[in-house]
Amino acid sequence: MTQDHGTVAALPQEKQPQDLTLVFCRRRTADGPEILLGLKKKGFGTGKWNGFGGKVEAGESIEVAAKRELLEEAGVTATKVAKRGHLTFVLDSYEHIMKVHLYEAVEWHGEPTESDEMAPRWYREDALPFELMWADDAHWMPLFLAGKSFEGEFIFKPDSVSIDTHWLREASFE
Ligand SMILES: Nc1[nH]c(=O)nc2c1ncn2[C@H]1C[C@H](O)[C@@H](COP(=O)(O)OP(=O)(O)OP(=O)(O)O)O1
Repeated sequence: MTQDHGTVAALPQEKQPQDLTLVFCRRRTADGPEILLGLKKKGFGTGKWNGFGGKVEAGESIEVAAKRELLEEAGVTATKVAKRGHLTFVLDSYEHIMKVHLYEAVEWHGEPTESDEMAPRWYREDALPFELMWADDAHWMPLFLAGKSFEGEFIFKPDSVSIDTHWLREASFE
């Protein structure tokens, strides 16, 4: 079910979401475009394939946090990133609310390297393992891969796995 209104925006200050980042690197190959995913080895979302990211630290800009997490988790240095979206995830009946800022690494260097948090692997963009990713990814990743920018909100069921309600729309971050 899709609903187009901002539930989280109406929450009191103490319930406002925590900022997190998520960065994706892409490359062109003879077999077509590929995107870098990492298998989360510990913490929130263990066992899922995802981009690289984490919590924004106090006093840190979101963009700096995005680059830092990519380097810490995948050994990749992004010299230029582009904001492509922000998504709010609501879990545990509003006890756990995250605002995840999504970036594409536009210029980057370094060989992706396994860290204690993530095991990186390139995936063909037409063969992503959605069954092993967060359920919301199948909704917004087609927009991301098409070069679009977007915002949305996903409210998870009590199982923290399947989506109860969501909205998603294209947006501009120029
Ligand atoms: N529903 C969801 N869909 C998605 O695609 N990414 C999500 C998501 N919910 C969270 N994420 C991302 C945001 C962030 O990059 C990551 C979780 O952040 P962290 O790696 O900081 O979590 P941890 O519990 O491992 O925290 P640390 O103890 O700080 O390492 O998962």
